[in-house]
Amino acid sequence: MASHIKIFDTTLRDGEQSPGCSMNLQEKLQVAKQLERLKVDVIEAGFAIASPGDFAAVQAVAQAVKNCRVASLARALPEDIDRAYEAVKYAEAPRIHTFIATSDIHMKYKLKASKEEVLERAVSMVKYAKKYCSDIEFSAEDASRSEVAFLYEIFEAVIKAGATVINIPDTVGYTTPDEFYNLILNIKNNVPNIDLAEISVHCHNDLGLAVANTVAAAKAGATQLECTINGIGERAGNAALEEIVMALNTRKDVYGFTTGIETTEIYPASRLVSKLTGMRIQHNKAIVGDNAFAHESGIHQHGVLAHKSTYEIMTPESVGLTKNKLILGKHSGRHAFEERLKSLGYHLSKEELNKTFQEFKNLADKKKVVYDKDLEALVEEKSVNTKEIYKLGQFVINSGNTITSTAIVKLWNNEEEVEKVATGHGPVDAAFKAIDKIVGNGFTLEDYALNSVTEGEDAQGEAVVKIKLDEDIYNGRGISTDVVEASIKAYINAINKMLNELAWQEE
Ligand SMILES: CC(=O)SCCNC(=O)CCNC(=O)[C@H](O)C(C)(C)COP(=O)(O)OP(=O)(O)OC[C@H]1O[C@@H](n2cnc3c(N)ncnc32)[C@H](O)[C@@H]1OP(=O)(O)O
Ligand SMILES: CC(C)C(=O)C(=O)O
Ligand SMILES: [Mg+2]
Repeated sequence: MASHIKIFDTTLRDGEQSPGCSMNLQEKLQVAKQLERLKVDVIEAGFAIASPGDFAAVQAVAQAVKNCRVASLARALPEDIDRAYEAVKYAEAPRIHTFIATSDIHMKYKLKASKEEVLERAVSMVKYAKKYCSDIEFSAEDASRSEVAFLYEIFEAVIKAGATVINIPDTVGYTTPDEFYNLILNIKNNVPNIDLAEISVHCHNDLGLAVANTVAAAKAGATQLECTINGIGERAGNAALEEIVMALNTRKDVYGFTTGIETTEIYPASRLVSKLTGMRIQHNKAIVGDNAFAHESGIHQHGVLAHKSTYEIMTPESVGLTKNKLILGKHSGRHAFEERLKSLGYHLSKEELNKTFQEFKNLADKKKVVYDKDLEALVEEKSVNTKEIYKLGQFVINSGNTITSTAIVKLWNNEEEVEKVATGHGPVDAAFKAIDKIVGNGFTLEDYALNSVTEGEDAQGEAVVKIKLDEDIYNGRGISTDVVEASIKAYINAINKMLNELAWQEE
């Protein structure tokens, strides 16, 4: 009989540690609800002590999610554990995830602590956490570069102290599949009380081996696999959930494992995380890249036409990629619109649906056919609950290759209309400078990217803007058939998110 593997998703914690991938509370809730639809076993919702915003997000996810375990990360410190429990205690199934580094390098240079001190802290903090919560995960950070005998000792001790899950991270993405397989097998065979805990692994992708190492560990006996949507995470990222799950699914003959994942929710989850973090998916990315199921060359096309199995090892439908059956355009109604959104993984409230339907009609007036990607862009732009403190009124731009660009931008701020003029290097720069004059600055533009959402002369442009205030990054998105308008909308969207967050912090 196939044995069961649990999927622990850390998109909202380790994924969010990717530079520029911060999400606000509403965005994290959206991701958490999608992870619930995906049926992951555990959602690591954040690192509660990291900031008031992280704390609030972990708490909100714990309250909103009903069918998954919800974890918060905590260092091996009482104040971290207090904060973690305070945030996850509302969950149906709360977990405290505490960690401490066990490698000589980390103990010597980072923690400045001896092995004995680290062992003592690990045990006492697991006992401390156990007073709050029955489900305690303990991670030996940098395990793959730790002395193996020390790992046996610390895992035995924390299990004795009450840890229910022991996690073996390859924190710096250093290990290889054979080596990691042996490490997991050795831990299984040399930690006397190992049967009292679940074995988990957590791999990073610095050498591009995160997924290979993770599935090797599963083969050796790990039953919880930690991963993120699209593989986002610290540095080169974490093991990608979609790749692990589809590898186990497609090669059941080799691995013999099942997961509880609803694979048809993979594609919507991937799009959602990409949109909310502004982290684009490379076209040839396995499972969820634009080309993952595309066949370009004649011999392949011929083969696929004869029988899909010639060049497809899994179906696009199995990961939630559906072919358009109904063409959406300006004559379409609410039913077809809602149906298509559901098939893309968007479950909107009535109010959100009505608002988005109006936007869809406006767009359909400008475009002959509204494609799925247009819809995704539209929903992502509209559905995140950011109060529109500033709204675009009008803009006029005078630009050319022999003149300095000048922009006149009018924004609505509540009932008041404010207009400013600025010059800049090109129309977008001029418009952003005019907006800066209205809003006041203090923040800087960190990144700006423009992509075409669909093809053709009526394609929509999607602008993604990242602005930075102190250490915080805010992503904004805007779409329009006019790229300058898309850029202005994205800039205003990022500013609104920043102002929403500041207002929330003041409350
Ligand atoms: C491998 C990983 O992914 S670990 C998770 C990494 N994620 C993050 O760090 C994101 C969130 N982090 C933060 O917001 C901040 O780092 C905080 C709030 C946790 C701590 O901030 P600060 O108190 O300013 O400390 P700072 O980050 O500069 O340094 C880390 C401190 O924690 C200590 N520390 C690191 N790991 C652990 C641990 N597992 N258990 C106990 N202490 C630890 C370090 O030794 C250092 O201690 P020191 O201040 O006594 O020298
Ligand atoms: C906190 C731990 C699990 C981690 O993220 C790592 O070691 O990579
Ligand atoms: Mg990690």
